[in-house]
Amino acid sequence: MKQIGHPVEFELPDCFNKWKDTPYTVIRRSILFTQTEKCGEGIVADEDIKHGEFVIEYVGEVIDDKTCEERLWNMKHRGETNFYLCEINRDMVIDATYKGNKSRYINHSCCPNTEMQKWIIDGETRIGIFAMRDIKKGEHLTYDYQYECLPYSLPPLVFVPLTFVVLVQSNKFSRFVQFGADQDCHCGAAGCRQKLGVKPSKSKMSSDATLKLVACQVAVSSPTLKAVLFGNEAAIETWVTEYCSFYYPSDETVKNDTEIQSWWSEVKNEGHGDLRKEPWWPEMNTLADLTQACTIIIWIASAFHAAINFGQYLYAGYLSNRPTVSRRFMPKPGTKEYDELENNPDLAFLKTITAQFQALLGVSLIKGLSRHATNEIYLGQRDTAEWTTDDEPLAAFERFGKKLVEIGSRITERTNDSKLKNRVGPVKVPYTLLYPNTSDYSREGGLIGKGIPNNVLGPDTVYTESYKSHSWLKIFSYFGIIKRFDKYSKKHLVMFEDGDVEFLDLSKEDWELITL
Ligand SMILES: C[S@@+](CC[C@H](N)C(=O)[O-])C[C@H]1O[C@@H](n2cnc3c(N)ncnc32)[C@H](O)[C@@H]1O
Ligand SMILES: [Fe+2]
Repeated sequence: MKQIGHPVEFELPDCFNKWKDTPYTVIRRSILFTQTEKCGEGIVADEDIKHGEFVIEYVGEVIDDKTCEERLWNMKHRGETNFYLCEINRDMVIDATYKGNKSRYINHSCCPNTEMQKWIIDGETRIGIFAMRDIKKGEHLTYDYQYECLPYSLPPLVFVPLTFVVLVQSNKFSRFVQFGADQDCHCGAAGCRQKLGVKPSKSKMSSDATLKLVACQVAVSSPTLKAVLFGNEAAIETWVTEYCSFYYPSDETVKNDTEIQSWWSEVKNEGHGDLRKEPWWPEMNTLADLTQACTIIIWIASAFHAAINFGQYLYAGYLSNRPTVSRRFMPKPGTKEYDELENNPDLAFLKTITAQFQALLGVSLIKGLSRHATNEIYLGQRDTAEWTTDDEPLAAFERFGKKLVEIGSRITERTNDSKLKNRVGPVKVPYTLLYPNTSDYSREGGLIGKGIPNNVLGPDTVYTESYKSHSWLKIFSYFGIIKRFDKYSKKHLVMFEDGDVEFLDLSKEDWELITL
């Protein structure tokens, strides 16, 4: 008879029964049990596994939160120290204590070589374990028990044995639960967080993995975005590639460019100092590295920002549609809130309505954030015609502008297409957020709800009263450089020679502009 803690392999919970004979058991990688020094039993790879490959599915009984809590208490009373419960969303836990497969023996590491990915397959949530890097035969397999994984929207090849319908799910988490977050971690990784229950401080996804994920998710629902990002119409990527290859004709020129190298080192070591030792950082050794990094940065600072920022007021500015304090749970019997609901339901209801001041604050904030600057420079535009005199980049930039105008026309066409019911149906919400607005030089600004500005800050914050950022100033007897202008406080951020940084109201200071 099997003992508790040594479940029957491949005994699948009911919801997975129909997958029992599917090829996923065949395609999974070969893995073996092993005894570890400090973490009990563990799993090692029995063959080389490539980055991104599916290793095994995390299976077990699917139980709800209440059962999970009861089981945890029982295990605590029995003095168990090994826990096998993976919470996949608010009321769904996969418990591999009594039924499961080898995946239950995979230990935690703060610097893991596999990760859990959440998939919605034919309406069922399932957890796959995938290699995060190349793994050699004999290596211990580990994943981060506290990793909050984003659900995946597009299937990686190895995990698509059947006609899967994969849906995008909201940003829910999945993580390991166990009793006492203070169990010591013996993973031995350089950046070990010391306790099994401690969450990583930041998302562990690289910016390019995040980008791809977000891009894939949005592209599924937005053919327009797909047009901007992928295929021969990857406008930003094409422009960046043409521009960079003019100034950096070979990989060597990128590798030997001290400015690029020190910029990349700053991005990695200072900008993301906490993640600088992560294995996924791209090197900056080739032209392809450079164009990839620049494409991602430009995409995030321009189109991605536009798509999520400028529609906030239009979509969420009317607080009755998005009341800020209404998100309260139904009170549980026996609580003060429940008594109130029973005795004075009107008052309980009124308490969910956003107060005047809070509503005003919310609307003002959203309105401020959603405004386009009056001197906004859109993607594909330049503030001055003299930005370069080099013919090839000028021609490439023109092609980029034309492509953006074409994309704009397609967005308008789709908005007017009566066959597309979400655009012209009863609600009539034309999609304009990714309309690049490249041909618009009216400098209209305000809550126009369309247009992809060149950068996140906008020219209002970068320039002021013709003093460009990076102008040198002499303030009293100190020298400083303008870093930027904050349009709300009307103050300039000035960095002094000794590295001190201060927001100053220049109308109140004694200063002179230094021309270099
Ligand atoms: C899913 S099980 C992993 C298999 C387990 N080692 C076994 O022998 O059954 C999770 C349990 O393994 C132990 N464990 C896993 N990773 C560990 C780590 N990095 N440090 C200490 N204990 C760990 C903890 O007791 C945890 O509750
Ligand atoms: Fe650790």
